[in-house]
Amino acid sequence: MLPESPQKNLLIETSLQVRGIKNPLLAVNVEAAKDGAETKFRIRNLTKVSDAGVPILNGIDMDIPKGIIVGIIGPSGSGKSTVLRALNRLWEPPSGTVFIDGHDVTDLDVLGHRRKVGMLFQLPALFEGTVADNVRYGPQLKGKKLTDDEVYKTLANEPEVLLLDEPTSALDPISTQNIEDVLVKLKEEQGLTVVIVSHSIKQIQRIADVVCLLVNGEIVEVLKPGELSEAKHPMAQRFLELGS
Ligand SMILES: Nc1ncnc2c1ncn2[C@@H]1O[C@H](COP(=O)(O)OP(=O)(O)OP(=O)(O)O)[C@@H](O)[C@H]1O
Repeated sequence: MLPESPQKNLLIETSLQVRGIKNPLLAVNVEAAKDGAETKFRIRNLTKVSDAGVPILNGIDMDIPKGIIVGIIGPSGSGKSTVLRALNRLWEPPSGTVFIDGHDVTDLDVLGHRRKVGMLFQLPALFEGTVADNVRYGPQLKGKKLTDDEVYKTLANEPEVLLLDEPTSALDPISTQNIEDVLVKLKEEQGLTVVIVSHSIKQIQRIADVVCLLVNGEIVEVLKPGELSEAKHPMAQRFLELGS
């Protein structure tokens, strides 16, 4: 953790929206991994309605600075995965809502974008062992043995952003710790930007620089991991009280 310093603070802004009432922007200072880090993702009024007309995302506004780990937590069905999927266009967001490095993601080549913004899902199919062991597993099935350098490159050099959807929920504590260590190291050494959805509040507290609480398709709180007990939204409070 870096010492408090105005130069190292970055502004994350999100709008609080309560049932159609747009509240003033909530500004949260985030200790960033680097001085002067730029915004990696800008999300503006990201909205999704299901085919049946049910609201899924209700106007998400968020700036994600480069080189930090953002944790997204919230109840089941609150829209966490949908936000992640919008970031690498597994769900195509409306144009003008998601920007990477200042570019509307929908204007970019989708495959190039996904190389830059990697997505890792829950890793239940993986086995105990190091992250490197797990990265080697897929290519090994196809008869390709990755060297240590190639493994590191796969993990460290290719994506600029890693999106993680419950990556460790089926893993033992040692594998979980390995993954958390790698994420923090990649952030610190490579400036990797990470957005992680997790049901484990403790995990988020261990690795995230900032935590977004999503309830009913709305970001209701943006807090530092050490300040989660200060959440004011009733559903967020309940979720945090009951969570582990
Ligand atoms: N393509 C779709 N069509 C209809 N409904 C959808 C679609 N995608 C997601 N939903 C619904 O949107 C809501 C949000 O889903 P999402 O998977 O993003 O939530 P989540 O917060 O990640 O949930 P969980 O913690 O259970 O994984 C859910 O009610 C889900 O059923």
